[in-house]
Amino acid sequence: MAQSKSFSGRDMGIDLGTANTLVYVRGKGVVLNEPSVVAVNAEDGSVLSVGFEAKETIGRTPSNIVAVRPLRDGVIADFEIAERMMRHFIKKVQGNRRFSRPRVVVCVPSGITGVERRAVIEAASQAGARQVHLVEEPMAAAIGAGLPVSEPTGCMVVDVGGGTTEVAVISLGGIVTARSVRTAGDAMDAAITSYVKKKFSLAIGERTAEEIKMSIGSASPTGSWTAAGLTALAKQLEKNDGLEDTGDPEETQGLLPPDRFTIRGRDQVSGLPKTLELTADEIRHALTEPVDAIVMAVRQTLDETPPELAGDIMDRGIVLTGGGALLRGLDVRLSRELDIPVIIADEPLDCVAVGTGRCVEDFASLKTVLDAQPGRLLGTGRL
Ligand SMILES: Nc1ncnc2c1ncn2[C@@H]1O[C@H](COP(=O)(O)OP(=O)(O)OP(=O)(O)O)[C@@H](O)[C@H]1O
Repeated sequence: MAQSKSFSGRDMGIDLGTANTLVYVRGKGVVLNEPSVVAVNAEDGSVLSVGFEAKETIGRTPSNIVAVRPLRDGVIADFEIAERMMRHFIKKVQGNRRFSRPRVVVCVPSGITGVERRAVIEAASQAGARQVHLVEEPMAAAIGAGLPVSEPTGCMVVDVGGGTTEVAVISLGGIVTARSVRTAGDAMDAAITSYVKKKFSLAIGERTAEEIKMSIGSASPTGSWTAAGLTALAKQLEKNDGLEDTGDPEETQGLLPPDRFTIRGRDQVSGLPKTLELTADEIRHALTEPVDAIVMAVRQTLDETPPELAGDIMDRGIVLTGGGALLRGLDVRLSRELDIPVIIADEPLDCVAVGTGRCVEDFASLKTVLDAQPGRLLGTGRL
């Protein structure tokens, strides 16, 4: 994972995600990748920490400190905090050497409204940008995944992020059909929390739900692990003492995925701490609703795709990007239900940031993909 480094005042691309914010600096690549979380002092509104440091505080803060996620469902939910978070990240990548205000390309979900677009532009300007351009998330994801977006053939990208799943068919540098649904990684975490609460009367935090999803969550019993998925898993299990990470990638790859996960939470009846073991089968069952919603969004977008482009997609396959692409078996499930090959992009978590970065690097040639106005979006909202 890229660490933050200083650079000398240059243009940048920002993947302002619900879960993570990535900053790409022209000529440098992805230089910052941190959780989109801000810890705020509730009494005076001052920002105490941002990113990794703030994420650590989620669920553990004293009452006067609130951990805020300024983006929800892929859009800015708390404008002021989003602006301060962006300002912090821009400053962090600039280090002490500050030059002219940078030109910034910000990636936004394809389903956001005009008001939301203006809010992003305003927040980036307030955060120090000289000029702000927007690129739609599926377009950035497709560029970052290396798809030939400018060619006259159809390609389909499905970006499963934290707040939104973006499905788009792209040809000749434009989005032909697209769908943005507010069901993605966060909805999966919420489905796990609600299952554990209903079935075992156990209250768990959002970080625990995410760990369960990454460790034993799946969309199909026959899904295999990707290298990135295994690395994420090893990290999580190391934290949970379920696996000793030796640091040897081959050893990690040779591991059989676990099918059980032990959690601790608060019993809602007795109010006391309780420990229990969850199985992969029950978590797959718990994830049925969000996974079905994602499959449905892809199916509906395919149904609306012009036949020639649909033919191209049948040949080339669908490309999965975003952190949700690492949910074990999502590729298998989509491929089985739609009868189309599904490929997980290399480094799916970085595709949107890398694609946004390409727009910064090749500003002149990719200018046409920027600042597209919504108009051909098929549907938005929660399915
Ligand atoms: N190994 C994994 N298995 C399942 N889900 C994962 C895995 N790794 C990351 N995720 C999920 O991916 C999501 C984050 O993905 P990503 O960083 O692409 O989203 P984002 O860009 O922040 O969100 P959005 O695009 O909605 O604004 C989180 O919900 C996270 O839990």
